[in-house]
Order: sequence, then C-alpha cells, then structure tokens
Amino acid sequence: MSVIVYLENWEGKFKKNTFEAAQYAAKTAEMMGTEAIGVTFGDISDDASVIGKYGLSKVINLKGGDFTEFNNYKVAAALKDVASQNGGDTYIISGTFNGKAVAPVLAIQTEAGLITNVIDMPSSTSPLTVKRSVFSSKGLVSYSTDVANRIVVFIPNSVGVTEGEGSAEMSEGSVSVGDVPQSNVTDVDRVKGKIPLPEAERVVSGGRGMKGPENWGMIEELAEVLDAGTACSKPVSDMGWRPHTEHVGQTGIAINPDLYIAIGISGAIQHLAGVSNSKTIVAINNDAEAPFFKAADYGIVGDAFDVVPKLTEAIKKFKAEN
Ligand SMILES: Cc1cc2nc3c(=O)[nH]c(=O)nc-3n(C[C@H](O)[C@H](O)[C@H](O)COP(=O)(O)OP(=O)(O)OC[C@H]3O[C@@H](n4cnc5c(N)ncnc54)[C@H](O)[C@@H]3O)c2cc1C
Repeated sequence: MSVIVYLENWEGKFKKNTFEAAQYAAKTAEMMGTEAIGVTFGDISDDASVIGKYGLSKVINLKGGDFTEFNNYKVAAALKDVASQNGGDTYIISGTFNGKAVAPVLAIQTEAGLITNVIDMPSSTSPLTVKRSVFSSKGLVSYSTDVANRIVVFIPNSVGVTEGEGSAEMSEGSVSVGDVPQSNVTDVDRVKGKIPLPEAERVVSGGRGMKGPENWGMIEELAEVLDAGTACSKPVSDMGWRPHTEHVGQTGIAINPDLYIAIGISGAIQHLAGVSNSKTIVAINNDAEAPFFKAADYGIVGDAFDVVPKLTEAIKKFKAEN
C-alpha cells in the first residue's frame, strides 16, 4: 500500500493548494506507515524540491502529448497507473476545479470509495475515516470506507499548510493512459490580475447594499490593502454589476478563506452555503437584524459607505506602522 497524491501545477508553477495536498498525503502516509508519492503533469518551471518541505520525498513528473492539455480521464488513468506501479491504494486530491473533475473518473476506473468535501485529516486510516461537510456546509459527518482503494478529496484551504524541512526528488515517469474520452477546451477567457477565489486566503465581498457597480471601487481598495480576492452575491452578478466568476454561494463558487468580509449582503441561506466554511467572517450591514450577523464572528452595524473607507484607512495606517 502507498499514498498517491495529485500535485496540480498552473503553467509549471506550484501553489498553496499543491503544498496542502502534499502535506495531507504525507501525513496520511505516515499514519498508514507507508510512503506518499506525488504525481504532477507537464513541464515544471518551479523547483520541485520545494515539495519536500511539505513532507513528500518522491515526485513523479509525467510529460508528453497526453498531458499538454488537461484531460481528467487521462490524469485519472495516469494516477491509476502510477498507483499500480507503486502499490498505491489511497489517493489524495485537492478539491479544485480540476481535482473535482479527476476524482469521480478515478473512482470509477479504480472501483474506489470516494469521499469528497473532506475538511480534516483522517481520524483513522483503517478503515479510512474522515470528517466531511454536508448539506451545503450546514452539517458535518464522519465518514468511513473499507473499500480496498480509496480517494480523499479535501476542500482547499481546509487543513492548511506548515512549511518544514526536507527536499523532494522529481523524476520523469511513464504511464499508459489508453483510449479515453476526449473533451477539448475551445476557448479560454482568462481573468487577469486577480486572486482566484478558490485559492484566496482573504475575500472581500459586496451585495445589493452596495447600490450599484459604480461603488465597487471601495470594495476593490479594501481588497487591495488586504491582498484579498473580490466576490459578490448572486443578484449582484445577475444584474451584471460584477462578473459571474465572483458569485459565491450555493449556486456559485464555494470558498474557504481565512477571512471573509461581507459588505451589504443580507446573509441568505443560499449565500451562506458557499461562504460559511470561512475561518473568520466579518459582516458589515446597516440593518442590525440582517441574518448575516448570526453567522458572523464580527459584525459592524453601519452604513457601508461610511464604514468601509474608514476600515481601509485604518488597515493602511496599521500596515504603515507595523
Ligand atoms: C435556488 C437559489 C439559489 C441561490 N443561490 C445563491 C448564491 O449562490 N449566492 C447568493 O449570494 N445568493 C443566492 N441566492 C439568492 C439569495 O436567496 C439572496 O436573494 C441573495 O443572496 C441576496 O443578495 P444580497 O444579500 O446581495 O441582497 P439583499 O438581500 O437585497 O441584501 C442587501 C443587504 O444590504 C444591506 N444594506 C443596504 N444598504 C446598505 C448600506 N448602505 N450599508 C450596509 N448595508 C446595506 C441590507 O440591509 C441588506 O441586508 C439563491 C436563491 C435561490 C432561490
């Protein structure tokens, strides 16, 4: 038995998600008394040895025509082949867009027990037992599988990363992926210069209380001083005030930042479904009865147009003095 971890890279670069997956796999392998092997695809421009700081010593790099474009069937087939070459029975995948596309295909290919939405390290590895978030984050369950192959898909930023010592060796591997279904990306509309929401450690979000798109400058300014991503409620993107890529909630993106600041958002259950996994929630609303205050760790009752510029200035001052 061994642990196989999908190490995603973005145009050859590793991000925090990759390190979190590496660390999750390394700790799971330690619990199982075995080794964890990372698998990454395509040309890597980053120094792969850095993965070792998160507990992995071995990374296999798969290159070639099969892996120049992302194809979830090919990635799944490759992970399965690496596992069969190395006695792998436990797969760790970060629940990114790509990770969520790979995991179910891999589950079918390997007849594995698939556990998604995991928010913590396993409490046991025999049988594999993990805590997962259910019903749009309104509940938690402990979930076990005793199937021979198992796949853990954890919610990004739910377990965090701690940098340690160590260095990983990356070697080129070869696998056979066989004939797999092909779906092609026909067009890419890239959002430039922004922190992608699923990876953001801090998010500043605006709702209908912002009155109109012309007022988003203060959301962006607060986001800039906090090095945060920007998000919005569904009506805001439906009205075209902000792009749909910023819509968070049950029907939008589910996020997991360390800090979520909700400005002029009422706190409807469908909105909370996508943001309530945030570690600290701050709500700013001029209605003291707004439901968001029940879900928030900190609340400011006040007019956003008065509070937000003052908050931005206070953070700027704090940063300048510290
Ligand atoms: C099937 C379904 C799925 C849905 N999915 C989602 C989803 O994924 N994401 C989502 O967000 N919504 C979703 N919704 C919509 C959701 O129910 C709410 O209607 C929506 O979240 C409300 O958006 P809001 O809080 O921006 O607007 P509002 O409900 O209009 O709230 C605006 C808030 O701003 C406050 N405010 C007004 N002026 C100021 C001011 N000057 N300063 C400070 N505060 C002020 C008000 O007090 C109010 O609380 C869904 C609904 C359905 C039925």
